Amino acid sequence: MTILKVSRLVKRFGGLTAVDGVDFEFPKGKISAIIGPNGAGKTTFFNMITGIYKPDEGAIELDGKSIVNIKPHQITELGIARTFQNIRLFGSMTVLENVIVGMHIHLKAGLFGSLARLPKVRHEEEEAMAEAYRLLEYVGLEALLNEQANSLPYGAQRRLEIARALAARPKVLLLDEPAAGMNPRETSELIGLIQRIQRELDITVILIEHDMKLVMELSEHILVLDYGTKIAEGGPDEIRSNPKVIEAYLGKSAILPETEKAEVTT
Ligand SMILES: Nc1ncnc2c1ncn2[C@@H]1O[C@H](COP(=O)(O)OP(=O)(O)OP(=O)(O)O)[C@@H](O)[C@H]1O
Repeated sequence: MTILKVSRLVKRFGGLTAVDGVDFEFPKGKISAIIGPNGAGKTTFFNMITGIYKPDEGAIELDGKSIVNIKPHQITELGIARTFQNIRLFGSMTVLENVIVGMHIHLKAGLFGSLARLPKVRHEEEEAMAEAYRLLEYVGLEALLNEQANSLPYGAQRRLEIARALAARPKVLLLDEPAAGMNPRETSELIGLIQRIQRELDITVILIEHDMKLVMELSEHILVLDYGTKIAEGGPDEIRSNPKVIEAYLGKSAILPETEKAEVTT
């Protein structure tokens, strides 16, 4: 079953076509990946799904309903949450506060209610705190809940971004290079976390990643972009042995030293 479907999707920036007629169906409840060289159009693709960019052509459907022309915060409410390639936390806020911010779409009280300190509001705040704590436990950051976000090590900041995205209670979680800058131990912990999110929380995960070990270990379905076009799609084994993908992207790992092969940077 498909949860998210894009058809003939196009995005142009002036004379450059960043995404050029891409069709793809993301299966519900699975982990999919989008791979390809730098500049292939992966982040632009995410930005269209999340409403940051409006496609020039084509359709995007979540559960069979169009989400083109819908504002980013409404798309979050419909069930799509994301993390960013360059971490975007509120650096001077605490770890806990960052997760509570991610919940705002589900908090009903609003400003007036908060100022008036109504009992109903206090109850809602307590519930939000409890849920934020549970999410921090889930990603393994509960011991750091009162730390300032920008004081956390890099890998922990990436996990905090995931907790904040989960706070929106998404059906689909988009992760833009979640392993970037992580050491091998942090990356294997991240692989475990993403698997738990998919299996235990029943969330569809779509990730952009250059770390091929992570991509091949996690993904059931892979979309390969090159110069904005889809050059291949399929399971990890098909993708690994696809000549077009090897030529455009994966082949580059063959010339890297053994220690760097897991991370194909272009
Ligand atoms: N806002 C923008 N204005 C103009 N050009 C853009 C804009 N955003 C992206 N591009 C261009 O579109 C192309 C695709 O960029 P995009 O960031 O989507 O690639 P990517 O596959 O995510 O690359 P990377 O792996 O480096 O993150 C690039 O040539 C980029 O320079």
